[in-house]
Amino acid sequence: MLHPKTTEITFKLNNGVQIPALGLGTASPKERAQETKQAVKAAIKAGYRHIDTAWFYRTEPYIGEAIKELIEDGVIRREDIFVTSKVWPVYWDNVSKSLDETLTDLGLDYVDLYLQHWPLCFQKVEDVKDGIHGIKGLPKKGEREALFAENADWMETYKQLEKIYLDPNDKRVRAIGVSNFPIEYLQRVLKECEVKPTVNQVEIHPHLPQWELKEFCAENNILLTAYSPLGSTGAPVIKLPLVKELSEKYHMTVNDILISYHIRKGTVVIPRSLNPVRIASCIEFAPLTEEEITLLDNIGKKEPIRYIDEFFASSIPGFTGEK
Ligand SMILES: NC(=O)C1=CN([C@@H]2O[C@H](COP(=O)(O)OP(=O)(O)OC[C@H]3O[C@@H](n4cnc5c(N)ncnc54)[C@H](OP(=O)(O)O)[C@@H]3O)[C@@H](O)[C@H]2O)C=CC1
Ligand SMILES: O=C1O[C@H](CO)[C@@H](O)[C@@H]1O
Repeated sequence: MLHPKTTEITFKLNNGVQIPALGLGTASPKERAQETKQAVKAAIKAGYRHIDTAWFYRTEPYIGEAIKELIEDGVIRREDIFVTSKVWPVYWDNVSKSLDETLTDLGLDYVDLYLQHWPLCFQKVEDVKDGIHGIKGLPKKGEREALFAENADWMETYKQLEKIYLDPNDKRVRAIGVSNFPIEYLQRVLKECEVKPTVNQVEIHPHLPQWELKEFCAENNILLTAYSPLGSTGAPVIKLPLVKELSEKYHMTVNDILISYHIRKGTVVIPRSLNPVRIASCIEFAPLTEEEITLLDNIGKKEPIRYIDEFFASSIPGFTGEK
């Protein structure tokens, strides 16, 4: 049986907008940020139609250059691609400004999906030397203590996203959502807000299957996006013996197996790579069986591993802040 490439599969958000199931992650290491341009060009030429970025990654200007050249060269039109970006907790109370900075860097009039990056509020600390747009991305006291804004509520950020989305004269976002939200926080959003998030972007892979969150989101028509699907830098998840076994069975790369694992479950997935050969060689869809998916899920049900467990996130249920 013939299967589409993973780059060709789309899902529908709860507001009707279509989202490509496979996106390219762009949280490139700071010293390699400029290489993101060639990665985006390679991805789009290989058929990817979704790019995941964020104000915090410092990659938006390079993504913008890539998109501009691809449009100029007639490879794509703006409306052919789906761009996701995120507002970082330093802009918890000024989402509009953050969005404008993102759009300027990307050279775009709108993003397709705009997410609240974390349910946290950081202080704004000026930094002319190393800051993003003159602000420290991670304001800290010492090495591992984040500077949180006083008397601040992360809900304010979502309310501002909602206001932008609902304003009929504001065309800067086609859909809004959240990231790193546990069930308790989603319940609060559903209770206090008018617009349901379309997406919750969280870490998911066989070491961290997040099945309770998946169930809750499915019940509430919120799509999950799997970040760090390979376990982030070093790609530790590809080393699982079962993933290797499945790649041999299906004659596909280990990356294809891990990407297909999410898409089979109805989850968007956004692996990162700066390697153009790898980007182009990981777009096959493996029709994993229910049993194979359960076996992969069971790995993390027994022994969960969270690879992105930021020190600043310890107040969020499910995070320890130990990494
Ligand atoms: N909302 C949030 O809070 C977060 C969102 N994200 C998003 O998710 C994206 C993906 O997650 P991320 O943490 O970046 O990492 P991934 O889990 O996608 O892993 C990326 C790393 O794996 C390497 N890699 C890929 N395939 C192989 C292979 N076959 N062998 C060896 N190494 C391999 C890549 O190297 P190479 O470049 O050489 O291919 C890269 O260093 C991010 O880029 C970002 O867009 C990520 C974290 C948090
Ligand atoms: O998106 C993100 O990327 C970094 C880690 O790679 C994380 O802090 C943030 O949520």
